[in-house]
Order: sequence, then structure tokens, then C-alpha cells
Amino acid sequence: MENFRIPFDIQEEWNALVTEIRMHNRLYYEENLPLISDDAYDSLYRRLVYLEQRFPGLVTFDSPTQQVQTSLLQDGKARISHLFPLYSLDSVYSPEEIAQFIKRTSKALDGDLVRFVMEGKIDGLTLALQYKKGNLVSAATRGDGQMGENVTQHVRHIAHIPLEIDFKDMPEDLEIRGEVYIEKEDFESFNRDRRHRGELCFSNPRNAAAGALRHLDSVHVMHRGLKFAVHGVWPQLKASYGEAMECLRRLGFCMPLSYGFGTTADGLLECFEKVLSERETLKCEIDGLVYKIDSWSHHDRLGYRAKSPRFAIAHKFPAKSSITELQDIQIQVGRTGILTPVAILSPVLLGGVQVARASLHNEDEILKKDLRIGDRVRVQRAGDVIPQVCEVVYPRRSLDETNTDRRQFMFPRFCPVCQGPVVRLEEEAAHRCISGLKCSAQKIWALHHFVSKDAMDIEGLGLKNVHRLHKEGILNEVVDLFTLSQYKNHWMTLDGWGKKSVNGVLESIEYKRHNVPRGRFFYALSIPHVGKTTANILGKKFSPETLLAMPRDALHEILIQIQGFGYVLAQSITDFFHHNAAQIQNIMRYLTFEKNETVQVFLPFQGKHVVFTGKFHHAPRSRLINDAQHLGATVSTHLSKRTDYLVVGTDPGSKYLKAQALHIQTLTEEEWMELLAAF
Ligand SMILES: NC(=O)c1ccc[n+]([C@@H]2O[C@H](COP(=O)([O-])OP(=O)(O)OC[C@H]3O[C@@H](n4cnc5c(N)ncnc54)[C@H](O)[C@@H]3O)[C@@H](O)[C@H]2O)c1
Ligand SMILES: [Zn+2]
Repeated sequence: MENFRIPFDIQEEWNALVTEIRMHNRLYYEENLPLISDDAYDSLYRRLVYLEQRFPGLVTFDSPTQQVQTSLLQDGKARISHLFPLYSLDSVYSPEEIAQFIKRTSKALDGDLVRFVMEGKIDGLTLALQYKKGNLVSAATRGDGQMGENVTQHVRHIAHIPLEIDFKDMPEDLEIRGEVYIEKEDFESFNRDRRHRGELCFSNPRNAAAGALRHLDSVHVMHRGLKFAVHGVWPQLKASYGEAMECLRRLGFCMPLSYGFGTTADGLLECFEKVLSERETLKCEIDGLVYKIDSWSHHDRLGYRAKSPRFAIAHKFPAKSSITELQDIQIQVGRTGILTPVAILSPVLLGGVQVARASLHNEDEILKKDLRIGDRVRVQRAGDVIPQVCEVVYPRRSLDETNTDRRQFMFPRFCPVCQGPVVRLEEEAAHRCISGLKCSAQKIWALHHFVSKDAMDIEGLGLKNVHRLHKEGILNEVVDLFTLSQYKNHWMTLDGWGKKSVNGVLESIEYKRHNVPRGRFFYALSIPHVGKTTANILGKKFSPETLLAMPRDALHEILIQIQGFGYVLAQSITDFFHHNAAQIQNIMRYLTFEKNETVQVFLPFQGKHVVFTGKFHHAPRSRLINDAQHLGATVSTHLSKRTDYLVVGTDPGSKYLKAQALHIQTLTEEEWMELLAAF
């Protein structure tokens, strides 16, 4: 009857949520193959709880909120009834929810002072051990909370499970509950072995522990390094949970992650933050803390909900890594033409931030991780900031054998923006579009880079604005920056712009184009491989004019002699100045450079005085003079005592004789060309 009052869309949503949660339960508990992260699961689950609270008529006895989720009770497998039901735990993520929990429990206990035990929430598998008169008689998984799978044959191979305990003062029938888990180190070496054998790796220690207990023979269990941590007992021993644990410790049980007691929200949160910060150093994986009320009488007064106790709560850590689907791999073209593959992910929350994209760096990275579109991948935020795809958790291929489109990702051979050719240079992991400034992606990046803070530092022109002006056709290339004022009227009418902002940009350009430090200019040009440091070194050693005018081979030779400049860098700078000479010269028409007193020139003919005489055949005399000057020589028309070389062509005239008289070295045209060729 109730259902009539439930809006149709709510009923629909409830149906969809239940179906989805059931599917995830099956994958998580039965196949040990979660498809989504725990917090993504928890948010689905919370939505279901919320709907059922608003519309109690929705609740059915088999709703996921009403049943402890089972770790599959397989047909044919022996089952064991628990002495008392095993419950799940409510999960919360925020300090506010902890404060509410404390308020709620204290109110229900009529304002009694409540003391909480704080323990690590070990990420493993629940195990219930039954002892009769001190002897271990059975071990079972949590199952549906009432009954679990019999796994007694394995317990001998799990550490910290005494087969016999001191029976004095103990109930005849005793059930000890706890977590079976694998320490991180054991898990890693176990996965390494599997990888060696070509077997699929488990995505986390919980799955590995669950797989061991539920599917394998005892020999395998023995080799997995399983351990048992105690976190419950039935019937209640002593006066409180804390005292009971103390007693169980003396009997040979362990709880490696006990953090004492707390009474206030602040106390619990302080412990939470501390454990969170130490999380990496812990031997076993934990996904949060469990706060449990200490006193048994408080437990009894608070009681249970359908599947969780009211006296305990799990405070989960924000996810540091998460599993999600790799929906696509897109290619971005950067400012120097590098093609960067980017993973497009089904959005996931990581440490409170939604992540939907992550750089995959280059082709090798994709091949190494064997990433394919449609895979489920583990994503994390490196150093808690940059999202990173760590690994394929379980390839889609394995979930669906018939799926054939899990093809290897093919790196594009043509630039997705300009369709120009893409090359992978030797010694480089990156692919590049080599169309340079003909590629509009590179053009926009190059424009943006040119005006950016560490380059020409032109205010008011962020990437978005550059994009906009480019689209409007006002700003096609860098050199257009210096003639922007002609479009002022149109520019001011564009969305988001006005007289003041346009003038601001124009003034900034006018100011910054004078006295430009050379290093900044070289940096601004977006020369592949040239960062700020390299640009500054270049600026100290060369003027832009020198770099433009120097013969290609000579420039290359000089560059590789600079400390720290390798072959690739020298090549890159040489090619850049060669290919873009006209554009650079165009830009330079609008610039004046800072006087650079400290230029240390490393030119081969630095300080040499050269005189040319006669007719030359290889090139006109003016070219020869130019080349000599760019290699640092001072070229004069008259011989003097300071002259180092006289280069003689045919019909040299009187200079030749004079040089001999002054003992000046003379070079034929061929000898001079040979000397030049060395640079
Ligand atoms: N990703 C998925 O698809 C998916 C699907 C289903 C469930 N899950 C995850 O599993 C959770 C629900 O599973 P659950 O019902 O097993 O609950 P749970 O694992 O969140 O918490 C209850 C369990 O915690 C264990 N535990 C560990 N340390 C403990 C300690 N110190 N004290 C008490 N108990 C301790 C107990 O074995 C207990 O059964 C969800 O919140 C979700 O995070 C994920
Ligand atoms: Zn391109």
C-alpha cells in the first residue's frame, strides 16, 4: 500500500540503485574484482539509505541495506552457523559525521560518558573462530552474517590463531571474530610471483586474502603469509571490549592496530589524522579507523540495526587511489609540438577531488602499462596532486571473453590538430608534430608562452584570451602582438573586454618590448628543449643577431662546446633558428634588447683581426666578411700589426707583400674555407 505514495521516479531510482549495488556486491564479494572504488560504492549505498529513510515503504527484506552482504555461500560448500550474527559497520568520511555519531550515542545513553576504543580498520576478510572447551573446532567466513563458509582446514596456516586456549574462566562455547589479512610486503612478493608465472595480479591485499581462504587448498594458504587480527568476541567477556581484548591477547590473539581510548570527537579525530599520516609506514593495509564503544552494557543498550551495530562506526580514509574506467585516450599537442596522450576517465573522487583526466606522458608509458580503452585502471594522485594512471586492474578482456575491441592503442602518425607528420626523434620518448608554427595548436601555445610571465611577461593575456584573439583573427602569430592596436576598436567590443583592459594589454606590450633581456627573448621563442636556464645561458653568450646570422654547422659546433649543451639541444637550437629565421627577424624589428655588458662570447675567431684581399670564388667577399664577423672576427680593410690573418683571393695586390713583410699569416681562399668548415 505504501508504494502508492512513493513517486514513480523515486521507485525507479531505488530499483536502479538496488540492481547496481547488487552487481557491485557480486563483483566485490564473490569475484574479488571490484569495478568501482569503495567510496564510489559507498555513495551509491548512502543514496539508497537516504531514499529508504525518506520513503520507508521502499524497504524490502532483501534490500542491500537490510542484509549483511555475503561472501558467497557456494552450493555444496559446508556452512557453519555463527553463535551470534556477524554485522557489518556503518562507514563515514567526515568529522561532522563523527560528531553526529558521538552526539547520537551519548543521547541514546542518556548523556552517560561514553568511551570509545580506536582500532585500525584492517582491509581483509572477516573470520569467525569457534572454540569448544578451549579447542578450536571451526572457522567460517562472515557469509550472510548468520552462516558462513567452512574454512576450518585453512586455519593451521594462518598466523596468530591458537588451536587451543586456556579454558579456565571461559564460556564453554566461544566465538572469536577477527580479520584475516596479508601484510603489504607479503602481498607484493606474492603478486610478483604471480606476475612471473604470467598470472593476473590481485588488485589489493583484501582480494588476495579472500581468494586464498575461499578458493585454494591449504598448501597455497600456507604460502600467502595470512595473519589473523582479533576484533570481536561472543559471548561478551569481562566488563568491556577493552578488557576482553586484553584477555584475548593473553590467550595468544593479536590486534596489531590498537590506538587506545577516546571520549570526544576531537580526541577521535586527532588519532585519525595521526594514523592517516602514518598510513604508508604501517605493515598492513587499512582503510580507516573503527571507533567502538568500550562498555558492554552500552552495547546492549544501543543494540543493532538490520546490518550494523549502533555502538561502532568505521571512519574511512579518503581514497588515495581508485578504480575507474579508461574511456578514451586523447592526444594533446603542446607548445613545442609534443603529442601528449591523455587518459579520459569515468570521473572518480580522489582525496575529495574529482578526477576525470590524467596525463599518460608518452607512447612507451601506454605500452608498458598495456593500457587499452575500456580497461579498468587504478588511478591515484601523485604526491596528492597530479592524477596518475598506475595500472590496469583487470583488463576488460578478462571480464568479457568475447570482447574483441581491446586493441592496442595506436599512436597517431599525423598531428590531430594540423594533420602534419608526427615523428619520434631518436633518444626521445616523445612524438612531435614537426609542422612548427604552421600547426595551430603549437601556434596558440607558442603565443601564450611568448607573453607568459617568465617570457615577455605581458599582462592581461592568459591562455583563454590568446585563444579568443586567435579565433577572432586578430592575433595569428607572435609578430601580430606589436600591431594589435590597429584592431583596438573591434577588440574592445569582444565579450569580457573593454577600453581599460585593451589599453592595459597594449601598454604592457609597449613597455615590455624595450630593453628585453636576451634570455627572456630566447625563452619566449618556444625553442624545443630550451627552458629558462638554457635560454639564459644563450642570452649571456649570444645576441639573437649572431644566432640568426651564423652558418648552421658553425653554430652547431659552437653550441655543443658549451658546458651542459648536448647534441640534441644544439641541434634543436640550430634547426629552430634556421627554420624560423624570417619570423624571428620580423619579431626583432619591434624589440630593443637590454645592453648586455657581460656577454662572454665563445666564438672561435673572437679577438682575431682578419683582412680580405683579392677576388673570391666560393662566395662574394661580403658573405665571407659576414661569416668571419659572426665567428667573432674583427674584419678590417687595412693591415696592421694587430692583423692575425690575411685571406687572399686571386689578384691580391700590394696587401699580400705587406703582410709578408709584417709576418702576418696569409691564407688562400681554400685554406680559409677549410678553417671555417671546422666550425
Ligand atoms: N567497490 C565495490 O564495488 C564494493 C562493493 C561492495 C562493498 N564494498 C566495500 O565494502 C564495504 C562494505 O563491506 P562490509 O559490509 O564488509 O563492511 P566493511 O568492510 O566496510 O566493514 C565491516 C568489516 O570491517 C572489518 N574490520 C576490520 N577491522 C576491524 C576492526 N578493527 N573492528 C571491527 N571490524 C573490523 C570486519 O571484518 C567487518 O566485517 C563498503 O563500505 C565498501 O567500502 C565495495
Ligand atoms: Zn600539428
